[in-house]
Amino acid sequence: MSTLNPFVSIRRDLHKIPELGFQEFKTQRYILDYVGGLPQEHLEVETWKTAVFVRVKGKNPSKTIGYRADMDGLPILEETSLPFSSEHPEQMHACGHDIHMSIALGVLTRFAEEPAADNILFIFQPAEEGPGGAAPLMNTDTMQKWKPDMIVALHIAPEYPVGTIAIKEGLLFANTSELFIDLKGKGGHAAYPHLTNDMVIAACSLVGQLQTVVSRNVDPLDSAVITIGKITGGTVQNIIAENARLEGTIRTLSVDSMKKVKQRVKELIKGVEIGYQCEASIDFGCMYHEVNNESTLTREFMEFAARQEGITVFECSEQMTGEDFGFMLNEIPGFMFWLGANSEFGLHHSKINPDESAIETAINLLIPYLRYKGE
Ligand SMILES: CC(=O)N[C@@H](CCC[C@H](N)C(=O)O)C(=O)O
Repeated sequence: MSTLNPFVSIRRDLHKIPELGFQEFKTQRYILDYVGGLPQEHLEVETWKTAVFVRVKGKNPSKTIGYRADMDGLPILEETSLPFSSEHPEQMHACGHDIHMSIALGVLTRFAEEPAADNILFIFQPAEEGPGGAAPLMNTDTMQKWKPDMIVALHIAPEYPVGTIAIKEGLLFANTSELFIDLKGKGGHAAYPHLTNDMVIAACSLVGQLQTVVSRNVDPLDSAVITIGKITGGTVQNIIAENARLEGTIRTLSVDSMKKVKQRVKELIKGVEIGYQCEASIDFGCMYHEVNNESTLTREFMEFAARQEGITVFECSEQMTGEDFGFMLNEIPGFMFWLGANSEFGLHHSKINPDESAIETAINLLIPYLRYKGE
C-alpha cells in the first residue's frame, strides 16, 4: 500500500473546503490547527481577518524573509470527479491556492523543526481572487511589526511540466481592474419593441464595442485585455429586458495603459446611454498592482534553482494574469515564479487537475533556497 505524501494529503483536505475571499474560515482553522501541532519553540502566530501569519524565529536573525501563499477559492462548480472534490457547492480551488498553501505548510514544517539563522514569516493571505487581501494586509499591525526584508511567492502553471520553474526579471503579471457595468432601460412586452429600450440589445452591442478598445485604441505593440466573463439581464423569454449587467476584467501592461483603457470604456458607455436611451453605471471594482520581480533576487533565484536536481528554469514572458502579490512586491523586494503543475485544463477551469507531485518539487526547492537566503 502506498502512503500519500503528508502535504498531498493536506492539499486534498484543503481542496474539499474552498472558500471565497475573506470567507476562508475553515481554511484558516485548518491552518491554525496544523501549525498548532508543530514544535512551538520557534513559532509565533497571529491572525488578521482570515489571514494567518506564522513567524519562525531565526537562530541569529539579522533580517526576515517573507513567504506568501494565497488561500481563497473561486465561485466555480467543480467538474473533476476527483474523490476529494469540493464539498462546497459552486466553490472550487481552481487556481491552485490549495497547492500553494500545502507547499507553504511543507516548508514551514521543516523550519519549525530546524529554523534558519534569519526569521521567516509565512503569510497565508485571503482574497487573492478578489476583492484583494494583500493591500489591506500590508497595513496590518502584524505586517508592520514583522515586515519582511524580502518576499517570495509562487503560482502553479498548468501549462508546464512538473519540475519547470518559469520566471523573469521585471514585469511578470499585468495590472488589473475589475469591470462592472449596469444598464437600465425600459422593459415591456416582447411583441412591442418600439415601446421599450431593450437592455439585452444594449449589452450585446456594448460587449462588441468594448473589444474595439483593445483592437483600435491600444497601441498594437502594447497589450491589453478586456474580458466580459458574465452577462445577466432580463427576466423571462417574452419580456424585453429592463436591466442588464456585464461583469469583467481589464488587464494592461502599464498603469498608463490602464488609465487610457478605462477612459475609453467610460466614453463607450456614454455612447451606449445616448444610442440605446438608457442609464449606464460603471464600477471598476478592485484593481491590482502589476507583479514586478526585483532583478538581483530573481536572477540569483534562477541560478540557484537551475542547480537543483529535477528543476528546469525557463525564462518566460509576462502574462496577463493578475496577482495582488504585486502590492507586496511594490513595498518589499522579491519575486514570484510559476511552478509547473501539468494539467490538461488550465487555471480557472472546472476540470483543472494539477499534478500533485509539484508540491514535493516546490518544497524541496524552497527549503534549501530559504535556508541559503536566511543563513
Ligand atoms: C492568478 C490569477 O488568476 N489571478 C486572478 C486575479 C483576479 C483579480 C480580479 N478579480 C480581476 O478579475 O481583475 C486573475 O484573474 O488573473
